[in-house]
Amino acid sequence: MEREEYLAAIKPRMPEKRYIHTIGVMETAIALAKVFGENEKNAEIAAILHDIAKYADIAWMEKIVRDEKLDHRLIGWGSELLHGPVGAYIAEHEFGIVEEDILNAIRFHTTGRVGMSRLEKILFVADMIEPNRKFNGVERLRKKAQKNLDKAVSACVRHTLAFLIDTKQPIYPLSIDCYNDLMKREDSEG
Ligand SMILES: Nc1ncnc2c1ncn2[C@@H]1O[C@H](COP(=O)(O)OP(=O)(O)O)[C@@H](O)[C@H]1O
Repeated sequence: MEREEYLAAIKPRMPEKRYIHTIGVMETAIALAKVFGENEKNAEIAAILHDIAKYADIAWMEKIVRDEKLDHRLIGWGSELLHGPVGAYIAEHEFGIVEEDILNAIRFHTTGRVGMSRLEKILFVADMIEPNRKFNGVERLRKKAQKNLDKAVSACVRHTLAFLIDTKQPIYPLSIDCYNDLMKREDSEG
């Protein structure tokens, strides 16, 4: 499928604001793919589809988690945490995406995980720094992303965890595992 077909397919499934965010993620992911030598088409597809499940019915998404034997801990977390894994399911079953790397990028774009691929890192960072995002510190993350993808991932994970703690929200453990792994690596690199 071409870019315009993907965009036409996702547009009716989300509010205008989310669609504009998606375009921003797509442009940012392609730009990062150019900088870091990743496949641009894969970055484009992963970005366009990353929020495809954001507004899907929660009960339906939880059924997918049970039927597909996805991480059972996802049950009860709501769309924020379900839409990545279920988005990957939709990308595979409805859009016929077979590249595991694209599916994983969609699957883990909210939480990150231990051992992310370059494409996963690109989508994870692009989702946080796309031009429509406005929060304290986003400019610093944008600058980092131009220089060092791993450092940008680390800064994004730390930003999200700090935000969740500050706002007294529970933390789904995949991000903690991701954080621990990143910090151990940074420590051993000095
Ligand atoms: N490990 C986690 N536990 C709980 N909430 C999380 C976790 N990681 C991210 N979130 C929250 O999930 C929400 C959705 O994140 P994300 O998918 O990146 O955004 P968007 O869907 O807007 O692209 C954000 O509010 C973020 O803070």
